[in-house]
Amino acid sequence: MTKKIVLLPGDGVGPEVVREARAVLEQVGRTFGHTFEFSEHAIGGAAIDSHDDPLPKSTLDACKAADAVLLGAVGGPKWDDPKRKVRPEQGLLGLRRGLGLYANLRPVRVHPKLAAASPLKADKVEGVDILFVRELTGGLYFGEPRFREQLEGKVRAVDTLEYTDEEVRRVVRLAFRLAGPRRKRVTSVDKANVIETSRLWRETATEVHKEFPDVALEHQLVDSCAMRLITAARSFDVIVTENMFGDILTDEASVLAGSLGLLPSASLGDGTNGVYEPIHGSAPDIAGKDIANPTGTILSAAMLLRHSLGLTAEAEAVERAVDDVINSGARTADMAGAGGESLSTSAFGQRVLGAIRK
Ligand SMILES: NC(=O)C1=CN([C@@H]2O[C@H](COP(=O)(O)OP(=O)(O)OC[C@H]3O[C@@H](n4cnc5c(N)ncnc54)[C@H](O)[C@@H]3O)[C@@H](O)[C@H]2O)C=CC1
Ligand SMILES: CC(C)CC(=O)C(=O)O
Ligand SMILES: [Mg+2]
Repeated sequence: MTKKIVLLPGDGVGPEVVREARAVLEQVGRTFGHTFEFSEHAIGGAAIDSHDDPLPKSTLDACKAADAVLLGAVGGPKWDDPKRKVRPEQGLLGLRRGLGLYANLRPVRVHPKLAAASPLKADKVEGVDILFVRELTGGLYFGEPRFREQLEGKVRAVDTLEYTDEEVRRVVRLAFRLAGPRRKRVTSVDKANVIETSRLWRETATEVHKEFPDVALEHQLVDSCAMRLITAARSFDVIVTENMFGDILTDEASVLAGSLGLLPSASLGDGTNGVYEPIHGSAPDIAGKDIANPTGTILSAAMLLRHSLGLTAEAEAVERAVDDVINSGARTADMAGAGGESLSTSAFGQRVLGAIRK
């Protein structure tokens, strides 16, 4: 059966890395005998330019009608003026909300051949295998009210941090489920010593834990978690946390893996549809140079095959191909610390494509 995949290349390096992931998916289709129907739509800054809207209705409608969505990244200096009413990032937030994608899965694994790409000592990063489950449609990025005002001669800005117990429950429950077939250990990260929403988060996680007696639960404050990620990352299995903490901790965790460009993600809700995207942004500093690492996006395509299309063998074929290519010594510039042969984005993508086997 034909599967509909919407591509949202977005801004900066987004189109460069999505191009490679699409080529890999096409190769999977040829190798395994599937038909994937691709359609490309505008989001972010590109959509502000073309539609005056970071998430045009036509884009959201296409994503709703698709089996899965593969996204590059949004944002960049062109749209960064703080006085702008509309920003590229609103397109991505609107898409996550619009599709009800409340959980963002961000696996962080250290490839043995890339341990030296990390600025951390090899003994701190070897063997790391963490699954972050980040809440994605609540918290500070969505809370209302948010505004700026003049108050007694000062400028005052307000954001709102808000969670309901139900929002916490569903994402924590997913984290426990995902921990079952892994090492059965969930670390719930919060700032319960200071923040009310975190106290609700901790209480709710403790309550949900009763449904999963064979999985261990520990609570950790976000500040010491940030430190433990550097000093003892192997001690983590599944980490579940709220939207902004998860956003920040996963960029930090990418340093363990060796590069932000390596890490994939899956944004999931209750159905099978999902948005798959690398965890990095639009990387304006390297955009247009054919040097971005497409691995995070290619591995996101593997997650798409597994979670939205139910194609496990195909997902494994992509992951194996990436492994083989890295084992062969192929690198992009950001992985140079691990030695090997430095390739362009497109040359690296071609190597992965060539390594897809049934
Ligand atoms: N999901 C998304 O679309 C996200 C968008 N952004 C947006 O991206 C723009 C730039 O944000 P930054 O803070 O610079 O974060 P960024 O993630 O774009 O870049 C941070 C650093 O990582 C490097 N990097 C990122 N992706 C890479 C790749 N594939 N290969 C090699 N190196 C890579 C960049 O060159 C840069 O040095 C902003 O407009 C921001 O709002 C940021 C994060 C997520
Ligand atoms: C809205 C995005 C720019 C937030 C982000 O950095 C991310 O989801 O990784
Ligand atoms: Mg981020």
